Amino acid sequence: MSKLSYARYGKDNIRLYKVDKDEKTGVQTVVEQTVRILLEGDIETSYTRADNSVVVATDTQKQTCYILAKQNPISPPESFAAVLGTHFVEKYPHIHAAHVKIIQHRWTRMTIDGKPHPHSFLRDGEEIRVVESLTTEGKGISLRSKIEKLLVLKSTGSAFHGFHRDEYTQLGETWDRILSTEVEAGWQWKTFETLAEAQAVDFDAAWQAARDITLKTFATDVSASVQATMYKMCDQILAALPLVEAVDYSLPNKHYFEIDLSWHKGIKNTGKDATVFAPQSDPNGLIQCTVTREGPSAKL
Ligand SMILES: O=c1[nH]c(=O)c2[nH]c(=O)[nH]c2[nH]1
Repeated sequence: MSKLSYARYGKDNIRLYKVDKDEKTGVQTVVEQTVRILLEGDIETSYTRADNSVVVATDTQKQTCYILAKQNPISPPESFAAVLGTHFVEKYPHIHAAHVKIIQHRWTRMTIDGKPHPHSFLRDGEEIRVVESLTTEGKGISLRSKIEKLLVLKSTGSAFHGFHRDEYTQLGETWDRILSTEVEAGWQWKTFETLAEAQAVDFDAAWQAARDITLKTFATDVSASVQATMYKMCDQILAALPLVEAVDYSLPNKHYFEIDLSWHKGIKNTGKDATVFAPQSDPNGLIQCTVTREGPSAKL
């Protein structure tokens, strides 16, 4: 005897582009996303008995995504994820939960001759804005917003000393090092009971605040370690966003090694004389944390 213990299905990699045209000013605004929809519910028989009557085809899910994108704003992505999830759970009585993931790609307006261009954009980096949502029948909407692939580096203002030492330790202490990471930061919102409640939130302002705090703290903190700097980021984001219950970071420590060049005519390239470094692709440190609030969680 066997038992189906996990079943979700849906459409992944739905690529979506929407343009908003302001007829008065001629200014156009574009959004590009990659959407994943996964549904859960009374769908076991489609696996165990080839019963397709319970299957909302993944093609239907894709078509729905396009239609809802036409009928609703798709930005902020948190709001569109909530629209999509709510649709599937409300439309189909046997679908009880919808997982929606949206990746929003960067299209940043070009500045031409010092002025924002009305309809031209550039991909200024691989950074993405991500939303992971779960809409559950009778249990509301869970949203997690993320920044991913935001590559940063500071050439000084970072130290690492005082760490545990034993017979396995080779690393020297440093009071001045290069610090570089690819930021993956997430913030979990309180559960929204209704779509309207979720849509009342200014998710764009929250994303901007989280990003600004990340960059400002990275740049200005005299870093004792990745751990200490990321905790400061989490703490400030929780303070800035009252509806957020938890903030998490996952930061690779992308190492830059000093190169000893003394073998060549005694060139000084270590310690305070180090200017040429060898960037390392692997292995890398990986430092993670989640920070939550003490006391009761935020209420709308
Ligand atoms: O900020 C750091 N945290 C660590 O835990 C660590 N470990 C290491 O080798 N270098 C660093 N740097």
